[in-house]
Amino acid sequence: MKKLEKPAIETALKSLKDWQLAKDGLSIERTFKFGDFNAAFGFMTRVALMADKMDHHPEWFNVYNKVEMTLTTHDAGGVTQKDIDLASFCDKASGQ
Ligand SMILES: C[C@H](O)[C@H](O)[C@H]1CNC2=NC(N)=NC(=O)C2=N1
Repeated sequence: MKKLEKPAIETALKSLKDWQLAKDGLSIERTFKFGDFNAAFGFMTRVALMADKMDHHPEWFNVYNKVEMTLTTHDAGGVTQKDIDLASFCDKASGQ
């Protein structure tokens, strides 16, 4: 899949909630906060199942109710439509 250029990423980010382009321009990032660990892990489970279906996996870091996510496409060396699609799913799966 083809790597998106910065203007295309900026446009795509407008359709997402609170996602940012990383400083190096190679990934998008968002931090999710939930009521407790159970809610955070439920979210991670929903995302994990979809990520595996898409064969597109997040980089993430969880502490209690917080999930920090980074999405990038290693094969393309940057952000692709797959990252945008997974981010959109995460927004929905988070209920936020
Ligand atoms: C071999 C396998 O298809 C690849 O490693 C897949 C799996 N999951 C992936 N996930 C992400 N985020 N980027 C990739 O390029 C990627 N590639």
